[in-house]
Amino acid sequence: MLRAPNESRRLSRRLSFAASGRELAPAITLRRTFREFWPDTRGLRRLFAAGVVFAVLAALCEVAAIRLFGHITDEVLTTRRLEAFWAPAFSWLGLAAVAGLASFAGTYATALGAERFLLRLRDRVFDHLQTLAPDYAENRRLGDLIARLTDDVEAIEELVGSGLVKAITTAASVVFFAGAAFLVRWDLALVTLALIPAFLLVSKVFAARFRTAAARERHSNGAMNSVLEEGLANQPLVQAYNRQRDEARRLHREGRTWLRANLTQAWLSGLYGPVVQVIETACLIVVLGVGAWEIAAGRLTIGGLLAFAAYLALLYPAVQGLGELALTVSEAAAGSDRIIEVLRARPAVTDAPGAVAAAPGRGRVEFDRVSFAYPGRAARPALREVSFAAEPGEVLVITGPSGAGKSTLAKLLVRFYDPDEGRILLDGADLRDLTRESLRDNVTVLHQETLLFSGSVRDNIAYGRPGASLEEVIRAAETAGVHDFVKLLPHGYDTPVGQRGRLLSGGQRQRIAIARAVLRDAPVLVLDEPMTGLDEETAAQVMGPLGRLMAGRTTILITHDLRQVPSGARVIGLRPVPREERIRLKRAGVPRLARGRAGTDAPPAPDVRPAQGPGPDTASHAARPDAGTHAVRPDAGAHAVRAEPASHTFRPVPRPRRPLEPEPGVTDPGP
Ligand SMILES: Nc1ncnc2c1ncn2[C@@H]1O[C@H](COP(=O)(O)OP(=O)(O)OP(=O)(O)O)[C@@H](O)[C@H]1O
Repeated sequence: MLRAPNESRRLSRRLSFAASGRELAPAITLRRTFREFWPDTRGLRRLFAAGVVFAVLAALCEVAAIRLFGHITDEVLTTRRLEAFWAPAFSWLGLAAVAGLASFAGTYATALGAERFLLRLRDRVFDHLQTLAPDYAENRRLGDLIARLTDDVEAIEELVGSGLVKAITTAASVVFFAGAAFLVRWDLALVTLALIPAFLLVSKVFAARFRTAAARERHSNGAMNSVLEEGLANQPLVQAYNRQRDEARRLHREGRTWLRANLTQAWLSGLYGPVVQVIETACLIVVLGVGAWEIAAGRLTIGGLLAFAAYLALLYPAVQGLGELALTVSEAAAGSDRIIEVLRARPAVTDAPGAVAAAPGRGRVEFDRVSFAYPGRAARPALREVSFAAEPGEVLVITGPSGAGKSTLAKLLVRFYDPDEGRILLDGADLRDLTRESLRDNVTVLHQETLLFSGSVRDNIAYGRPGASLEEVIRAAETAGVHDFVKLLPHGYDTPVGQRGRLLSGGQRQRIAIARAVLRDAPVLVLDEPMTGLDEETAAQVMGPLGRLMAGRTTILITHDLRQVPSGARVIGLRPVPREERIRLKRAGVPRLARGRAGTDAPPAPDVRPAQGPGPDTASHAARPDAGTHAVRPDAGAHAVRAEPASHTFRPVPRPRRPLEPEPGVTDPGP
């Protein structure tokens, strides 16, 4: 309870701020919450029903036990007839045993349903998140997303699952205890029940505030988790830059916001209890006063009065429980708001109704006048009329300045997004006509940042092909030049790689990723800046394995470092559209791309030009003279990228036949 007036004023200010609902998501109705999440209880409803039945049975046993207590008071205690004691006493004991068993069974059945519901809902939200482009999670704070998948999911369960059981059993208890009280003395019961609306009014007043406070608590809990997650994940940066105190302050700041939100909740629930208790005490005093009067007049026995008081003692907490349900509803509404927001996010790309699996092919890739703008960045397209083709077995290098759209090409090729205009073809089939799963089976992307899970070396390599045997993992590791260093690790292939592979060096991580790609054995390979973060020497070590990985596949190598261009590769350059051309574009209007909110920080759209590189002439497919007025040009203009002589050269070798075999004759070409 709060006693200091200053503190009390501060808290009520916070409360009124919270109640104003600023910064908070719009409220969601109870009906909408049930409509969204009730289907998730399918198959569990019997458990919840069992929970209700057993809880009701326990309540009935309590009603009967109180009746026996009244009987013992009137027939044994008042009359002092001991022989009348045993029969009701044993019945009471029997009822207590049945009530105990029923209570246990009800609690267990409800918990079973609740846990399964949680599992199901969390899986559902996570599955949905997996259908969204990776950018969805990357553009949000990870800690907040995790809070949604944990705390918010639990809050929903407390309403739709166990909360519903509690509501029904509490309502049933109210009916039983009130009914029993009526049977004892209906007129006295009427007087006391008249005070029940006071309970409900208090609950209503509190629930509205509690709901806003709960939404604030959810919000700040997510923010605090984010700071924790970021601080721990970036510890090397934090410590190397001596920013520990800043991170601690950041956490403290978020922690204080969370504390305030929690205090508001504590203040509300702390105040709610005493207010209800005062009403309850008033009722009991009325009952005792009227009861004493009635006993004196001979219209009520002592046993009757005690039983009546006992029913009231059980009835009021049940009514209070009903009121508290309103608080549970408030909390769940705040959580379901945030979960529904995730579930309403639509994937940028879905399988077309008639989509077919990609036929096994050689992996020819063609971009045909592809234009694309990220959602909400229509005014600053990332790609404009990009055309090129990568033939099976060839290495096509795509180069260009930072922000030119190189990585975007990779995202389009695995259909994280679809082009706004133009099409992308795999072995002649438009990607939009293929199922995403089969498409992605045909394309392996090696990302700029090596992505590893915290399992063992073996787990990380086998991720490329689930169910791969140890022999297959080792063969892939040998091809990728991983085997030699893995042999020296304390537990060989079972050695944990640490969080995101941090127990390994950058080069080792990259080679494990290469082994994973080797095992996957897809005909199309996209390497997005594969040497990022590696020094010259390590890059040289990775080149041999990369060369073996590229062998016999359609390889699209994205790099801005032309020293990494393999010998015999064809090079095309992406470059931003020159300023005067952009102005002309703007004047001409951008019909299909010009939708959505304008972005402000995206660089101008690039176009594609063939660059003079070590490979064959690219003009015939990489650049099309007829591709419109602005984007694609056959001539290498002032901004065209030229391929510099490679300092490290890849030597693509023939593609290994399945099952994967190490190639004894292949050695790292070195720098
Ligand atoms: N998820 C996204 N949402 C909005 N805009 C994005 C997103 N990802 C990239 N962009 C923008 O699209 C443009 C092209 O980005 P992209 O990552 O393809 O460039 P890049 O050529 O690969 O650059 P770098 O060489 O630096 O990796 C950039 O202006 C970038 O800001």
